[in-house]
Amino acid sequence: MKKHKNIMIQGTGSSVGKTLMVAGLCRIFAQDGYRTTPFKSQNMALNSFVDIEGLEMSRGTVIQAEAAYEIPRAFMNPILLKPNSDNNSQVIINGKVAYTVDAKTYFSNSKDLKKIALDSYKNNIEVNFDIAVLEGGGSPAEINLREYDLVNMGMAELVDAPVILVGNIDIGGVFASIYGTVMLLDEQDRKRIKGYIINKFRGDSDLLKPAIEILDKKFKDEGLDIKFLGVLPYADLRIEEEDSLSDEDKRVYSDNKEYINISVIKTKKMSNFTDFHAFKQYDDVRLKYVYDAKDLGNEDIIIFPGSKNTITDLEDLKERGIFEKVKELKEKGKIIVGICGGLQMLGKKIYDPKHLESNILETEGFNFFDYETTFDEIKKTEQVTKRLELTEGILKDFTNYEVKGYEIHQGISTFDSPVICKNRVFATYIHGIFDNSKFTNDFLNIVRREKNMPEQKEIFSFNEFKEKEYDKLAELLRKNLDMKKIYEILERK
Ligand SMILES: NC(=O)CC[C@H](N)C(=O)O
Repeated sequence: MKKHKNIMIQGTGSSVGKTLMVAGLCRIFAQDGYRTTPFKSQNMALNSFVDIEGLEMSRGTVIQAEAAYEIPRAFMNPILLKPNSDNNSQVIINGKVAYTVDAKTYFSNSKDLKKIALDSYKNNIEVNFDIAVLEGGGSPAEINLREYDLVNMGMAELVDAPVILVGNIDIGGVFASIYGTVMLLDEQDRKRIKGYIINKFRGDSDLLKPAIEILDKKFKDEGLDIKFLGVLPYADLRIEEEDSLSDEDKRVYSDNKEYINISVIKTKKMSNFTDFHAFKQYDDVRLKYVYDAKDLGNEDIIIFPGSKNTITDLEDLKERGIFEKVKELKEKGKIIVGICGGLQMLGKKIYDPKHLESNILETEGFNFFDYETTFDEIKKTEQVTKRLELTEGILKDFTNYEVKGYEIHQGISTFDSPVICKNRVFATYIHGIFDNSKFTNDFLNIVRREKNMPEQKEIFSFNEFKEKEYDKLAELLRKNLDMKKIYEILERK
């Protein structure tokens, strides 16, 4: 295969497993010797990453790039929408903040946006990669929006990609949603669909055979060549899911002393909760997202995550009683951590003189540290490698540790160190800090010692852990999907 080829994964809706399907196919094609890249023209998510050039991109695309053994680059996701209030989103184009708009205005720009997506594809993807695996968004059957679409059939059309449709059987209605999606499309789009996959199945897939036969016949009767490509079982892979907390929810607390319990405070504009994915590799850690003050208190560690709107999220925490409750818990010696927006909350005050996040001018923080934060127009987006200098608090022995990660923020705080720590509270602007295995393992060891749990000597490599999970995903796909047919679709046979 010499010429550039592409294939697109679309879903019958959100959360059908498109992101992982793309990641798995990326790994398979890469394993088979093709230089492969993911591509998602437009994504809406508050979990973002910063690439080697300091450009912002979606985390979903990052895991797919990693699965393809490629360095994640913003050109793989040229448009990123980050909702910052109920109606508006910050629009990131080619990795940089372009403007903030409401949905209507956004759609009215669709011509320019299509050009941006296509240029990124032509200039970076087509010329450098053997295969591109494209990801759609939501459902292609949003027929009211077809003319503006640049992520599903609109994109497939621009780069002439064959499409595989994925349906989620776990939520029910999978055959209706596959058939309905296909039939609601206009003829030209419908013809792009070359196959379908049933995802998240629990049980004996032989039971589905009669339905698959009926669907086959129906497609044939319509003159369509849409092949059944396989049923994927529900899999418990520990790969980060960009928009979903569902996998976290399964690992609930245990009062049992053998576990370290972590509460992540869930806010409305929580961002970068992928920061906590790294905890999944520790079998003795249980992590949950907490919304109600009453659910706080029996954990070992409380974490405040990033936020796309720190001030309104903080105001909301005050209204929900979480603010007071956490202050109490701090007095009782609870370990408290703040990341980025969370860091800003733990300081004394936050100012937004230019109203970049909301119309609230200033607000009081937790006052656990005496720094203050002011929002400015310049958004810092960069990968960082920092050596820690700490003189006090639970992390005082962590001086000289090297940590890698990335920063994405508009707020500037009045202190200057990569991690700040006092007593049992620490905060940092560095996203991905827990991906630093030595840092994380030694931090968890502090808690293990306090709880008389066995310390873990072994330092896992988070990269090795992720690699294994990507391999498992590829194996699962190879086992359950008709890869021969998928290659034929790719080759346009
Ligand atoms: N990633 C974040 O948590 C960002 C925090 C805050 N909204 C800022 O821009 O400074």
